[in-house]
Amino acid sequence: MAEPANGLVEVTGLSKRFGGVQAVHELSFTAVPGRVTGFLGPNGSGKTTTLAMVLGLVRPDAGTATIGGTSYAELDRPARTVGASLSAHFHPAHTGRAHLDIVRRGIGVPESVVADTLELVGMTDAADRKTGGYSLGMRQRLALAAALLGDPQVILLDEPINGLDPEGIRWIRLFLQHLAREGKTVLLSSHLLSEVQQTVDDVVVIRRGELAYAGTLQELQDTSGERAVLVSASDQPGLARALQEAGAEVHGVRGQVMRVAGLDPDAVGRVALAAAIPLSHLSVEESELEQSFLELVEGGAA
Ligand SMILES: Nc1ncnc2c1ncn2[C@@H]1O[C@H](COP(=O)(O)OP(=O)(O)OP(=O)(O)O)[C@@H](O)[C@H]1O
Repeated sequence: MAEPANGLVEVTGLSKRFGGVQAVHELSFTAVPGRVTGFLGPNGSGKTTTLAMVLGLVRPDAGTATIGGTSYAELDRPARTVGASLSAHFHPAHTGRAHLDIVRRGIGVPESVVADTLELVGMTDAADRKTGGYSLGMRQRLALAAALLGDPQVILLDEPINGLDPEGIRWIRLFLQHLAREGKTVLLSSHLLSEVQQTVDDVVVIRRGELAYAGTLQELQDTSGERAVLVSASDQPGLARALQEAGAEVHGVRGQVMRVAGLDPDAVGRVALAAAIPLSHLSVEESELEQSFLELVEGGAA
């Protein structure tokens, strides 16, 4: 038994076959402390199987998965080191509080931690209702609470954002980023890059159980080509002229939103300010990044 040296999650050459299905094949990647890592791939690409191997729930055919250099099975106090949620399903007749109480007994943390953790995930008011009546967002929060009970250094979450409403997505994004800023390792899976794009620092993409990409989100964005700026203004023709004079290519002047290529969002804002034209919308087009993600998972270049 060992204490992990740190919260580094390291997957090396991991493979798993179920009958005729090669679920994971020679997969290697890391998730580092202090960052949120998105583990991305389409349905059936091997994400859950990989997380289950990191947690010692599925035995790999080959390769290793370690936390701070130690395999899960050899961790001294596993639930204090790694908190995980592989599904947001609970006994429907148990209340949220009862569910957390069972988990906390299993991992040996004091009773008071349950109320604190319910508060942390915003579930105090719903804690004494049966989980069978919970919305998906409430179930996701309860699953997160269960993962956090042991105050672990590493948090592994399978599809924690799936099905959340915009408010829930914003909440979990800020929450997970806060955990990372505290120095924790956060690894979350998703089948949609767009779903986690604003949450993650690093990205690991798998395709049919194999690594398709590992790097920072920024690097993936940089290789995805230039992203156009989308902008609306009270005087679109006037703004379009000013942007063109600043060297930009402008499309859709008569539409609701103009698409501006060749300038970054800061520069577009400065041009509008200099031209004294108020903006009603300014955003960065995201389709290029989603497109390169789709190419990665559909078999494009790694
Ligand atoms: N216990 C099992 N027995 C047989 N096949 C399995 C088992 N677990 C997973 N598989 C298969 O392995 C492949 C990878 O599944 P896995 O659940 O790991 O993918 P995933 O990326 O998590 O997908 P999803 O997002 O749909 O959950 C799939 O083809 C799946 O059917």
